[in-house]
Amino acid sequence: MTRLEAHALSVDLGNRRVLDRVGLSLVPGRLTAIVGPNGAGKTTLLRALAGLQPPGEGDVTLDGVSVSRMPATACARSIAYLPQGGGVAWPLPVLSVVALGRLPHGERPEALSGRGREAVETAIRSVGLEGFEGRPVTALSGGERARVLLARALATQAPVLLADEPVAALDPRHQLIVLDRLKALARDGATVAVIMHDLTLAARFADDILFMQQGRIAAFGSPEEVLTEERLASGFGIAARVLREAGRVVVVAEGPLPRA
Ligand SMILES: Nc1ncnc2c1ncn2[C@@H]1O[C@H](COP(=O)(O)OP(=O)(O)OP(=O)(O)O)[C@@H](O)[C@H]1O
Repeated sequence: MTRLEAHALSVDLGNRRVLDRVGLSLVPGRLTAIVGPNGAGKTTLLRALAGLQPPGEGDVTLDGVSVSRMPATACARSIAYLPQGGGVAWPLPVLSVVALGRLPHGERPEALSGRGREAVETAIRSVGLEGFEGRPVTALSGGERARVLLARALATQAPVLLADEPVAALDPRHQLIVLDRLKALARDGATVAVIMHDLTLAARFADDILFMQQGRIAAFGSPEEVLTEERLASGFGIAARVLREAGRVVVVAEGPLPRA
């Protein structure tokens, strides 16, 4: 079991309360999509869950152990974190960047174990980057680079994966490939949480949707429960139609509502 929990978690940045007494439990086997308007606190929540943002109040625990008390390498082995729009400044080959995902296991990119090499190769395949291994990451497109960084997170083989907008820069085919992979990871027992802005994709792949608004959890539940026309109006300030197509939730955004 790898249960990642936030207990009355609050974070202040500058003089602002960005997370306000957030309580949640992410459990193995489920993919949770975190949605909400810009500035709602999604990235801050994900960073706090990964142990990268110290809580002002409250705590984050992994199987009951406070992540702030875990040694950094143990935390990195247990929780893979993909930052939003991450870049790589050096012209390292794709293979070396993905192999950095093995560092928490004490495996250096130039001296991978058999298991480490297999994890790196599987990660590269799972994001459709076969043939890119020798290319410098600085000479890739934005979407290709985003897939390299996701592969690095996958290569860690951590039981928890937290990804901040992993498909935002990807074309539709690679969005589906990557989300299928993340869903399969969850089905295999990982705890997966992903920040997304595409609500139709979120509804299609997520088991649970966590809707954040102004530093709080406005709703948590199945896509059908959470993605209602009323909540899209109050949460995003948009008029939207929520359709059911072949058993799936499809969100059609019609336009912004006038500010109340
Ligand atoms: N270092 C900082 N100092 C002060 N305020 C910050 C800092 N970082 C973020 N904030 C503020 O905290 C709030 C939450 O930011 P966060 O990045 O968590 O939002 P988000 O929901 O991920 O947004 P987006 O959808 O735009 O990525 C925002 O209002 C932001 O302006």
